[in-house]
Amino acid sequence: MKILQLIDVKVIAGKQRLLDIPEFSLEQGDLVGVIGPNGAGKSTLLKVLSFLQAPSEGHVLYKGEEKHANSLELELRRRFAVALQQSLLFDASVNENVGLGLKLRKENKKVIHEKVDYWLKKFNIDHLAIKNARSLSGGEAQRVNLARALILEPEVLFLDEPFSALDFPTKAQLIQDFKEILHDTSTTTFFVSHDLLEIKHLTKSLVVIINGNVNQIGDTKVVIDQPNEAAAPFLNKWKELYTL
Ligand SMILES: Nc1ncnc2c1ncn2[C@@H]1O[C@H](COP(=O)(O)OP(=O)(O)OP(=O)(O)O)[C@@H](O)[C@H]1O
Repeated sequence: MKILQLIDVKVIAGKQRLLDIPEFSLEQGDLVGVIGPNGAGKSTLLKVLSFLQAPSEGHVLYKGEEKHANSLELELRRRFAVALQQSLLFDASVNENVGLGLKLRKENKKVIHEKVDYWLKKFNIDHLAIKNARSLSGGEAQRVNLARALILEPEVLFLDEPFSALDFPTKAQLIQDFKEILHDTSTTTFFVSHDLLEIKHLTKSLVVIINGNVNQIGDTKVVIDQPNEAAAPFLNKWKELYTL
């Protein structure tokens, strides 16, 4: 089932066309990676698809019905969670940070407590529960950030470079843990990344964006192994790097 769909979407800023997408769909259960050079339009696509930004032209559909970023019902907005590169944790304990979304939804205290406990364990950060979130390392903070998004049991999880600030061993461990979590929860995920290694480990399908256009789309392994002419220079650079 199509959860989200873009039809004839364009994002234009001044004379620049940042995004031009005739059709794009996110199906239930998809684990989609989005890769492309700097400034290609990856984050813009994420913002339009998650209703954080209205397109200049075109239609954004939720389960076949057109919806608008500027007048989206709160109930619908709450079905989407977004985690960005900067974890933006607030000055309170890890417990409070992870439970905040549920508190705002007026969830019962006991339920919040149980769910926070569950997600801290899932992300292996239960030992940090009472620590101030602002005093965490980058890797710890990103685990809190992801737990904070997943505790809301979103219908779609949007991730914009959530691992890019982490050192390699921290990143590798978190990707492994996160992969298991996504597998267990079957959360529909839209994942913007610069890193082919992350994409390879975490996604089932891959979208290559170049100059605001969807240049290639398909099974992740197939796109990486057989990039088309326009995607090849970009993807092959990564492949060279990984075979060093
Ligand atoms: N509000 C805006 N006004 C004008 N230009 C913008 C605006 N937001 C983004 N851009 C431009 O749109 C283009 C696409 O930006 P976007 O952030 O979507 O790219 P990206 O693929 O995510 O890039 P990166 O990999 O560097 O994060 C860039 O050229 C950027 O400078």
